[in-house]
Amino acid sequence: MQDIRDLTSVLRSNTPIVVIETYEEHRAIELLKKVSSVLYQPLFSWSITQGLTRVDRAMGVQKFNCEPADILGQIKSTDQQGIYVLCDFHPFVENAPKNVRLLKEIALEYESLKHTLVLVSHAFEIPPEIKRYCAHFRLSLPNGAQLQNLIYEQVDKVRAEGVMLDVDDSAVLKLAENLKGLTFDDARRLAHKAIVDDGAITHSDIDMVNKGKFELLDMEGILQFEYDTSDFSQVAGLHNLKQWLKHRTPSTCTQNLEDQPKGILLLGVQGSGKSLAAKAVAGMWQRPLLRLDMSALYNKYIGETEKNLRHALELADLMSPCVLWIDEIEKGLGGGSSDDGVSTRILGTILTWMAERKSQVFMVATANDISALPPELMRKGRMDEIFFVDLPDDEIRKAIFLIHAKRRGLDLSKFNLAELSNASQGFSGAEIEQAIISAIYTARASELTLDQGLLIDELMKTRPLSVVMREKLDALRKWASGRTVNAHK
Ligand SMILES: Nc1ncnc2c1ncn2[C@@H]1O[C@H](COP(=O)(O)OP(=O)(O)OP(=O)(O)O)[C@@H](O)[C@H]1O
Repeated sequence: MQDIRDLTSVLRSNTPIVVIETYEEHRAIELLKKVSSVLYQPLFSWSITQGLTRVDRAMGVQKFNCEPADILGQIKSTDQQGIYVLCDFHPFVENAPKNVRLLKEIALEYESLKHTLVLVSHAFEIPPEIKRYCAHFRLSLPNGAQLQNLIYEQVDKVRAEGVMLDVDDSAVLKLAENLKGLTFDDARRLAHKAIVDDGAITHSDIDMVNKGKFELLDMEGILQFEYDTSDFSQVAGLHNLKQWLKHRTPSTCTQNLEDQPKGILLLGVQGSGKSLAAKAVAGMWQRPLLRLDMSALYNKYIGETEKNLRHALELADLMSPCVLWIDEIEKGLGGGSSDDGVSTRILGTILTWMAERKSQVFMVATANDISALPPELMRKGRMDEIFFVDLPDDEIRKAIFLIHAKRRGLDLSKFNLAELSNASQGFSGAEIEQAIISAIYTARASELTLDQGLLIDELMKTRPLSVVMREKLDALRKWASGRTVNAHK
């Protein structure tokens, strides 16, 4: 109903050209039929294959010439007032000055002709010559209640075919929530798939629906859907961070969007587990994890960095509730004077989005290098908290050994953990993991059983980053002290 009212008022406002960007052409035409009857205007539709036909009532097909320039010429010269829908006309305005000129002439003569052109395409780049005569109209997306109805309609449909279905109503509610942001058609398709895949609607469908939704929405491939979230039981240390997140678990949180946790920055040396922690946040809160790689953002389409970022943030909003992990955020923001101000504008876009967003997107930004981070990002109130992930202490190193040995089927109960921990002082989690992997290979190659000695040998051979980059680490620690919260304790 709202769409009919809104589109009617756009057409009543004497706009010569209306652009509707949608994949739901059928829905757009149905909507226009209703609007044309409210306005007592005939409705015509054109496509390159069908030519021009009258669609508001059964008049028999009136075929005219299919060619784009001819059809515009005919619309311009006819005194048959009406709404003319041009489906998929977008390719015919690219490098086509004659068509653009004809569109402009129809628009310029609107007062006498009273023809409204409606351009319906999945995407339409409006040529600058006609921009000021155009209005954009967006078809509304289904709301939560409509999505629930749509899922139950699919359930009824499948049941009508004689199929027995298990339907968990709480899963339907969650599914409807996760389908938000999709069109009716896409939501219907995904709901149907969720039902027929396993003959039931349960909470196990949510993951598939999230992935499907992401694939439908992510046309540019700038964000990545991380299939591999983690569990905090696989993360040693980071006790403070875990506690902080636990207290803010969404279901126990206040429903007020303003008070929702917005985001954290994890600062620390390479391999200290920042990425692992970002994955574990998504696992802990059972939310989809989207990863924005700052360097890919710059490289993907040169010169389109800001547009890409805006697209990525819009997509994250549509995927809400979700966790948005901005990996190596400093890579996109530390450009200095050589990047024509792109990094400043990128920072502005991120800060504006952070301040204005209404969606439940929790941002986890990770960074190794504070010298490249702009002070505006670190200012109090921007992030909910800035955590410093230092190298693991004695106890945490022991826990890291246990986690990574267990993951590879190794039993360390007969090993001297204290000695292993001692020999790995100054190691990051990643370096400990790497030493375990290398020791396993060495043992296999020499047909030996992995023992304490082999593991110690491997640790001795490693020159950890804390040694190689001592000054950098000292500077990072000095900076972090007093400004950040220790993620471990
Ligand atoms: N605290 C930890 N507990 C368990 N494993 C860890 C821990 N820290 C690091 N690791 C192991 O090291 C691997 C690499 O760590 P991760 O990629 O999370 O570090 P990072 O801080 O994000 O590094 P970078 O800045 O280089 O991306 C992890 O996948 C994990 O296997």
